[in-house]
Amino acid sequence: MVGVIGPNGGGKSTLVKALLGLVPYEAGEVEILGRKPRRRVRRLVGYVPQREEVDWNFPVSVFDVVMMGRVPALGLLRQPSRRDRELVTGALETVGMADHAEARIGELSGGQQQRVFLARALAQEAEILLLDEPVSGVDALAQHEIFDLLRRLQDRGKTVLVTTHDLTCVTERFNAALLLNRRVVAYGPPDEVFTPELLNAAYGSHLRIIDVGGRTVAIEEG
Ligand SMILES: Nc1ncnc2c1ncn2[C@@H]1O[C@H](COP(=O)(O)OP(=O)(O)OP(=O)(O)O)[C@@H](O)[C@H]1O
Repeated sequence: MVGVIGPNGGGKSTLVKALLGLVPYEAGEVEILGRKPRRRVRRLVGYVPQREEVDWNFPVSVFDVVMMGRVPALGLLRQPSRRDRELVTGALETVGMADHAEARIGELSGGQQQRVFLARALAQEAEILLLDEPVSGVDALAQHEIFDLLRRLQDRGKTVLVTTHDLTCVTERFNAALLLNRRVVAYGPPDEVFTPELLNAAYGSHLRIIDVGGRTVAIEEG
């Protein structure tokens, strides 16, 4: 579980989109599980976009949203098979949304919507899950549920990469932190990345760093 952190405009979303092949890159290379990101390999990467990138008024059911995860394997025209339906149902059960399969996506709470998009990635049989600010605008309880779910998925062998502004959460729950400001400032265990020097290098004056009982706490400002 990797938390991608850094100031506004630091390139967190851009990194995720470059990994997905949604934006071009001028330098560097993307490898997924050690391979060039051709279509077959990209299928192993599931994406949960930022909430504001989704049209929540689109009249589509939860089941149909999750079925979209099968499109890369199915193509647009082929009818879903029994296995596709089973994968969708299984993914909805994993994220605790099976009872809402027939609901419209727009009717759900923010946390539930995030879990449905996570189910879409699971139905795709993705091994790597990329989530762009999954807990922004989601209440505290739902945030816990999402992070607990991500932890369970990690225990099942998934790689989870999450962009977030919640630095405390990264120190408490993630194996690694990727500190980004246009370039990688630091990458490693959160304890090693969350030093005043490295955080200052990435955030400059936008971050107030305080020491609470020997622990570094960072508060993002503006
Ligand atoms: N390494 C980079 N090369 C070129 N453009 C970049 C790079 N990093 C960021 N940008 C540009 O900066 C802008 C903001 O980047 P992005 O939205 O990815 O930042 P972010 O860290 O996700 O910010 P926020 O926390 O506000 O969501 C984008 O227009 C993007 O094109």
